[in-house]
Amino acid sequence: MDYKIAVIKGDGIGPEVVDSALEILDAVGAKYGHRFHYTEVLAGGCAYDDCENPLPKETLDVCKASDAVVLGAVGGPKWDDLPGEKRPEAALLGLRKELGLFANLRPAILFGALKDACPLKPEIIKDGLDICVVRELTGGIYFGDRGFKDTDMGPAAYDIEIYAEKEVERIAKVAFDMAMKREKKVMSVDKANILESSRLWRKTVEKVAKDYHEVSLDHMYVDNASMQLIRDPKQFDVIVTTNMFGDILSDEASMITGSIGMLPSASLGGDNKGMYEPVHGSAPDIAGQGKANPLATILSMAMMLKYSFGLGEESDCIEEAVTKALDAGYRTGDIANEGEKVISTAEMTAAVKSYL
Ligand SMILES: NC(=O)C1=CN([C@@H]2O[C@H](COP(=O)(O)OP(=O)(O)OC[C@H]3O[C@@H](n4cnc5c(N)ncnc54)[C@H](O)[C@@H]3O)[C@@H](O)[C@H]2O)C=CC1
Ligand SMILES: CC(C)CC(=O)C(=O)O
Ligand SMILES: [Mg+2]
Repeated sequence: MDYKIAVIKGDGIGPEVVDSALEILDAVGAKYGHRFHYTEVLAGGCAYDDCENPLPKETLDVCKASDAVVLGAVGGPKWDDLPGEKRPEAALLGLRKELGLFANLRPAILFGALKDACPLKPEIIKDGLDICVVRELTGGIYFGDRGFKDTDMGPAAYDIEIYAEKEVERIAKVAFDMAMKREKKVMSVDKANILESSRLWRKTVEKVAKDYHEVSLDHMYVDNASMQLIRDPKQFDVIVTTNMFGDILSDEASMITGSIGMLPSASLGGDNKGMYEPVHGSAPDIAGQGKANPLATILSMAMMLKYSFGLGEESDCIEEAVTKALDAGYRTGDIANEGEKVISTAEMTAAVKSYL
């Protein structure tokens, strides 16, 4: 089969990890007889540098006309002083909104070979960890009204958290459907002891739960959830939460898998088109040095093959190759323990490729 993929490499380590991921994708294509046709387009800081617009219309048009989108990461200190709508991060939010990608799946899986890279006590992780954060992606405080006003404490700025019932309903359904294929446990994370939007969130998730009798539903405040993720992560199966809480909790969850360089993601909407990107950002501190761990982006390709193209075997093939490379001891700096040999982005890519 032929597949059209829009490629947005972005900024910082984005181009490095995307190049790795496409190398793996091409190798999988060659093995199974698929052809992936890439159209590279600009978004983020590099797009701003090119045309003073972090999300050019051509980029959106190409993404809409493709079967799926691959994105590295956007942003960096070079663009930090730009006004909000010109910042690279605005391009990312624009893409998610325009493509209707309201559900962000962020699986946090501890690979057996990385138990030593996990900072948790061995008895907590002895049977592994497998959590899926289902993050609402096109609503909440990242998309609410924002601005500036004068107050009696001087000039002020505000960002509003707002959720409509239908937005909560549709993300809750994604979480319950996901739980049906897993341990049938959903933990909804909110701040309903304070926020009105969280009380609506909780009530709506309860309502959706009525259609899923086999799934157990619990609620947790976000402050407690962030503590419980470290204390006892095994209690979680599917976590469903808001845009901002999901952003924060998934970075935290990444650390119990060894590194943020390990966490892939799929952003999905109503149709099969999806956007696939690592959970991490553009990591300006290591950009251009061949130090980036490409596994999060490579594993995002496995998610793309499964969710957008329905290619289960090909997807498993990538996950198995990553497992084998880790089992064989290949480590980028972020997942290496003291004394372990550290390899480059390109060497890790070659290692995964050799096991496909
Ligand atoms: N999806 C996206 O495009 C995202 C973009 N950002 C942007 O990225 C820029 C940097 O943000 P930070 O807060 O520093 O977060 P970050 O995720 O880029 O980096 C945090 C830390 O993790 C390390 N790290 C990240 N990915 C890694 C990888 N693949 N391998 C090894 N180490 C890795 C970095 O070196 C850094 O020390 C900012 O401009 C931010 O807005 C942040 C998060 C997501
Ligand atoms: C740069 C942000 C808008 C995005 C982010 O941190 C994320 O989606 O994980
Ligand atoms: Mg984030």
